[in-house]
Amino acid sequence: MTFMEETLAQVLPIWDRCVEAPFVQEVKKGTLPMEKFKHYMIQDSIYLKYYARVYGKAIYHSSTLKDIQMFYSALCFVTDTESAVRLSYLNRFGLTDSDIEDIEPFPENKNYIDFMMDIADNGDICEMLMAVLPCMLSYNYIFRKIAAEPESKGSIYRDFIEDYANERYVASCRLWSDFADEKCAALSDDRKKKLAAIFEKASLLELDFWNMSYKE
Ligand SMILES: Cc1ncc(CN)c(N)n1
Repeated sequence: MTFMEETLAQVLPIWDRCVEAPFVQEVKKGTLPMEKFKHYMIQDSIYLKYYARVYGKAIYHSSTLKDIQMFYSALCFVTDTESAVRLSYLNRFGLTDSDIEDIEPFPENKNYIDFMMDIADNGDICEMLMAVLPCMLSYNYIFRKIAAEPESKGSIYRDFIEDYANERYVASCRLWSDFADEKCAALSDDRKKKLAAIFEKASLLELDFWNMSYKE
């Protein structure tokens, strides 16, 4: 098994809990009240700004052009591709990214942001990778499962589901897992253990984010 295969196997039970989270289940059925989705989108917009900053830090600390290009491509994805559906929802709610600037993150969101920023400040490239990858890969895992269920076909949130379930996103996730394997393959077992723990912690923070979004 590769490092990423082992690490993914360790977090799948957490990601399955994300699939079962009431917020995700109601998105699937299209029964989630739009007001809850609005709060999620606002909190997610705050989160994604910090998420993008971690990539900025990773670019700064990259020593090869290939690494810079990889992190840059992910940064573009977050700020352009992923932003398209998010911005269309914000627009429907009468909001723009500028309106988000003055809104405070909820505590669970702040925890996740603090965790990422701490690793961006003090960690190396591999640690940064482990902190950001569950965000990308867990959404793919969750929404591939959701998109495959017949109940999701008529969901009013179908565009959102598709954004994370489409083949292009699947291909990017595969590329990113391979990249992480490349970067981490030669590390000692102790280092790998520490990296897997960061990946697991980020996955738990993802679960908290889903539960927060339902609660608020
Ligand atoms: C909190 C969170 N996690 C993951 C994703 C998917 N990139 C997201 N938009 N927001």
